[in-house]
Amino acid sequence: MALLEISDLSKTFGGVLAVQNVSFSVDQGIVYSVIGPNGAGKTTLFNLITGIYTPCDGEIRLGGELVSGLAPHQLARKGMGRTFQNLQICMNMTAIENVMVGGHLSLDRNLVKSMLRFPSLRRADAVLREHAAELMVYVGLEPYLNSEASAMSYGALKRLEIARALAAKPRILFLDEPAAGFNPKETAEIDNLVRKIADSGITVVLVEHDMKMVMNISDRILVLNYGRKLTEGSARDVRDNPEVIAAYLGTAA
Ligand SMILES: Nc1ncnc2c1ncn2[C@@H]1O[C@H](COP(=O)(O)OP(=O)(O)OP(=O)(O)O)[C@@H](O)[C@H]1O
Repeated sequence: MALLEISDLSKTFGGVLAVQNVSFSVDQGIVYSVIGPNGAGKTTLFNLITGIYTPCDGEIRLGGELVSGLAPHQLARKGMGRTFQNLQICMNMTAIENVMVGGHLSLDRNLVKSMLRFPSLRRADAVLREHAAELMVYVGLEPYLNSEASAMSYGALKRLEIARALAAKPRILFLDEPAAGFNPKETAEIDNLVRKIADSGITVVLVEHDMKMVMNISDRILVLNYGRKLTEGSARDVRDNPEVIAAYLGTAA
């Protein structure tokens, strides 16, 4: 059974058919990319799956469980993590505190209660802090372990967002343009990180405009055009598909 199953998902805004009858499924532990020309419906699809928008029609199943219509925090508790196209980092906090915020989600409530009741709040804080530090090292942010978020470069902040999402222990991680604004070296580093995350068993779904990155790291690719599924397949299938080439060139196939 696929980890994520999307059936006939649709969303309209006024008269705009942003996503129309889109179906696909994502197996566990793969890198699955969603591409398409500007306005194709990629962000709307992400927002539907991660609970920011409510679908007009269709179903979303995570691990076989129907989750369409749940709020983002409920989905997060079920193992759905995400990063955003525009950074959502608290700049008045330290880097590690930002990651700890993500970790609060994953703490078992009974564990939190017992920690609060018994020795002190400090122990819960220490556990979160230690895990957050491990994640910062994992995503390549060791030099920033004692930094303020505001002192970090854009590239480092994008990694920090990934660390924060990982702190919630997701089963599936949605990355919205993880390489946006990156130079080729930074993009290659993010490639490696995404692959490492997927190889650890966490499924990665991403929207990305950098075609080189998409073709490099994706196990499967979904192509949207005018809100519809144009095709789905391996990097080679997609690259060689004349309809995809035509959609990107803005001509009829
Ligand atoms: N909140 C909204 N209200 C009205 N129309 C919207 C809204 N969000 C998206 N749309 C429209 O839905 C369509 C799909 O937009 P969407 O942002 O999902 O595409 P996209 O593939 O992510 O584009 P881009 O690559 O430019 O980010 C577009 O025609 C867009 O104008």
